Amino acid sequence: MPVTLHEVTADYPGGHRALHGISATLPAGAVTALTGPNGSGKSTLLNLLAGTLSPTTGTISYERPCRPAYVVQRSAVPDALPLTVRETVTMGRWAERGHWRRLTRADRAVVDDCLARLGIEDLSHRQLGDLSGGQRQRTLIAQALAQRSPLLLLDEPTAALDAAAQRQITDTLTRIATEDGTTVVHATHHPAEAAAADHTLTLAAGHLC
Ligand SMILES: Nc1ncnc2c1ncn2[C@@H]1O[C@H](COP(=O)(O)OP(=O)(O)OP(=O)(O)O)[C@@H](O)[C@H]1O
Repeated sequence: MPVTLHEVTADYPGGHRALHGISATLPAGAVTALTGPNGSGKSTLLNLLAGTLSPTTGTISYERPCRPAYVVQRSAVPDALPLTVRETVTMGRWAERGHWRRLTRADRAVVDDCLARLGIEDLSHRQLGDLSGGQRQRTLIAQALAQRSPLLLLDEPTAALDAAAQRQITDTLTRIATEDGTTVVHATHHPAEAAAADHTLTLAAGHLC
């Protein structure tokens, strides 16, 4: 599902303008990398796409109504959440099911599939807080994948990971885009990850370069 931004600006309370007149198309079935220095507006753009922030002016058009899946920056998720890997991934089904409803066999099959695709089936009974950074990040991506959203957003999914874990996640994002037709958008500071993406949008001080 392609997403189109037209002349989008975004402001924070106090009048700070974080994005200026952004126009771009994020293609379906492809990975788009958002790059740029600290404070250039990458997270702000992801928040706009996720719908947690509204543009001040301009429009964001989705081909059809959708609830994006969003893997927020690692620092925003407490390390010691008392959840197993499987419970964490299962929470991805709540978006569709509502957490007051029993999960169906189909929901459990989606969770199994997401655990397998991220290679974390063997970790399913481990506590989130006991995992390595790379294992934890794969769990959070599996949770997002379990939402079965056509739009997957990730804010620096490989921050603080070693080169092997980075590569594993980069490869996984490519597979999600090509195999599922998902529109994948991720912010990154790693040149290798940006190079592996199908498209790159580079921001500087809130402007598209
Ligand atoms: N909640 C907020 N209130 C006010 N200003 C904010 C808020 N969040 C971000 N900003 C400002 O908006 C600008 C863009 O920030 P943003 O977090 O989008 O950048 P970024 O490119 O994601 O940075 P980083 O690489 O450090 O994560 C910065 O000048 C930042 O200070």
